[in-house]
Amino acid sequence: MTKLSVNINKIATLRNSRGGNNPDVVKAAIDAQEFGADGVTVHPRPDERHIRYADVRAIKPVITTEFNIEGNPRERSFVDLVLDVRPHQVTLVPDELGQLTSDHGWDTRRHHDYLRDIIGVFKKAGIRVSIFVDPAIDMVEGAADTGTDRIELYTEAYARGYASDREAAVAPYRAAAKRAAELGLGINAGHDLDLQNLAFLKQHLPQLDEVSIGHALIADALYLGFENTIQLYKRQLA
Ligand SMILES: CC(=O)[C@@H](O)[C@H](O)COP(=O)(O)O
Ligand SMILES: NCC(=O)COP(=O)(O)O
Repeated sequence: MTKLSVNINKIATLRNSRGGNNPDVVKAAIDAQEFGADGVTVHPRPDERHIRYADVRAIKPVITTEFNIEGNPRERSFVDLVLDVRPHQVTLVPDELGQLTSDHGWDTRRHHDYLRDIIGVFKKAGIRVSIFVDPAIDMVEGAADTGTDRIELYTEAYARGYASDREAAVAPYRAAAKRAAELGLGINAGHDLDLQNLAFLKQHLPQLDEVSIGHALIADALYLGFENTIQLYKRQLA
């Protein structure tokens, strides 16, 4: 079964746009789980453009499924937050300050020693580690050498190519997932997944443990309702 972790970054974006606490991200986390999400994902960035560090601490006590915190461990404050909150999973993403959004995976060869060491810190704390990688065999093999529990395949290229040639778009992901499974890595996927492209990815990646979806899901929920939308996304994974 492939789990759906709902990323609620963009609910925090709406809240922050006016100040105050509407919409309430803690309520959103509670409701997402009640509506069928298998997990909640947040990505607290150093500029706190959406999810704030305080939100992460407030959400942890209401988690009844799985909590996944994404971020760049080069930020010491991020490492301290994760070790203090102790989510089920931390997903390490190599985002630089000022990026509009996540747009690349780790170079697992070039940063092998750094990743191996920081992954060891989180694993020693009993936190499952996933690292964000592009669908490249060499990067997947490099990830296995770091001791990570899982990889998260960065699916923006798949989403971009899906409409014009979905077979070509999914091919690198199918190969990367096959190699990851051979190496004993868990397989997550995320970024720009939506109601149009999710089922085809799942069909071609039978090993997929979890998808984390935020932007498109929250946008869909504006028209279709939060509960209905979560159910629609879950149906794509059945
Ligand atoms: C790592 C990834 O691809 C996304 O989870 C990321 O969290 C999106 O960040 P924004 O919501 O800030 O675009
Ligand atoms: N790791 C991907 C994620 O959490 C959400 O990405 P997106 O659906 O907002 O593009």
